[in-house]
Amino acid sequence: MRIGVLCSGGDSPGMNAAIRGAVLRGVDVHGFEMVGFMDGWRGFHEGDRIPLDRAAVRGLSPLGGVMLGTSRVPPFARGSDPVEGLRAVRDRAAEYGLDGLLLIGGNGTQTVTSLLNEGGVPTIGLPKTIDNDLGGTDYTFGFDTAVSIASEAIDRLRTTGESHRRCMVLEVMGRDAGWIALHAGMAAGAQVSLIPEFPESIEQIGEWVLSVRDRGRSSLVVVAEGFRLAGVDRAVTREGLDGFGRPRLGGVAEVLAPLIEQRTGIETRATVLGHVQRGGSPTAFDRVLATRTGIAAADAVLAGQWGTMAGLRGDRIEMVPLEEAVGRLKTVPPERYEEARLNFG
Ligand SMILES: Nc1ncnc2c1ncn2[C@@H]1O[C@H](COP(=O)(O)OP(=O)(O)OP(=O)(O)O)[C@@H](O)[C@H]1O
Ligand SMILES: O=P(O)(O)OC[C@H]1O[C@](O)(CO)[C@@H](O)[C@@H]1O
Ligand SMILES: [Mg+2]
Repeated sequence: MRIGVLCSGGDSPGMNAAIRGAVLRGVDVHGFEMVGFMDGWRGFHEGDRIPLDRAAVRGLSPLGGVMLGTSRVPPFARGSDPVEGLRAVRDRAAEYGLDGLLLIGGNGTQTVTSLLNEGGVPTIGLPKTIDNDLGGTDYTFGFDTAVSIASEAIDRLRTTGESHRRCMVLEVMGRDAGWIALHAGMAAGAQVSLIPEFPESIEQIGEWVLSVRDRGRSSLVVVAEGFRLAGVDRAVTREGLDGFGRPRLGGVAEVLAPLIEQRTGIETRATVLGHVQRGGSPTAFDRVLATRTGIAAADAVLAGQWGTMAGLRGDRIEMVPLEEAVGRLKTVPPERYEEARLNFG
């Protein structure tokens, strides 16, 4: 069997380990021939590909980033008729002699995985995203690493904040789902964690910050980039669009900091963590999850379980139908926010 591998969306620590897991199982155990496409759909469209064998994946597990590269280049030409777009991918896959494709990506990518499978290109999904917003899996690899980096950033901001009696605001990623802010905030004891799912008013945020000051402490506010103040209908954006044509988020911490300062009279500083939380070596948890995901995907190819995604369910990797994974964004449920909110202020 000849299997293609392609990454799409933002990179996520653990992608290399996933490729290694799939190749070690797929090539060495099941006897597949595997080929990797460079920079996501760009490599597929342009025929830029490399053989994936044991030598190609040597030593990959601890490495951040992804050796194949990733991008938000679309699978179908922009504005193309969907049926035409699908046919073009099917024809290309046949030209490359592929029996199937492994697609490593988040919710956007897995939507494509599902569209392709329904359109006659056999596919299997490997879920990755630091955002952890994909259904059909308990956690996506990359999330644990991002949370660890964000928690460390909170710990560091706390010491300088306490020294100057300042309120520190840390902005983390999370476009539609606040998982990183929620987990990092809980891990590092932030006094306020603001997430896209649950808008809060500036009056309420000010009250929390003042009550922390009244206890003789300095506040650490963690905010997800997609958070909106109550009554505001759009997230704060930067100039320009991402590769998928969506507004680039970012800057909410810089908007909040002067508002908090004005409201409380407490000197406030903003920090935007940005792509630091996607870079560098994956945590041991992410390496293990990613490796097991890759192994499960290779086994699923052998078993002909096309149209599925290798999801984590408890401590098992199970092949879940793609529709289950992409039907709905996995956002923070009210009970998880309530749990965190108990500690605010
Ligand atoms: N409904 C869709 N139809 C066609 N192409 C899509 C669709 N959704 C996503 N894509 C393509 O898949 C790419 C990856 O999706 P997206 O940018 O949302 O990242 P992702 O896979 O969700 O990963 P992450 O959120 O971690 O960056 C997009 O840039 C786009 O080219
Ligand atoms: O790499 P880019 O295009 O700046 O993307 C940033 C986005 O990617 C993610 O890291 C993953 O989807 C989001 O949290 C963030 O909004
Ligand atoms: Mg996504």
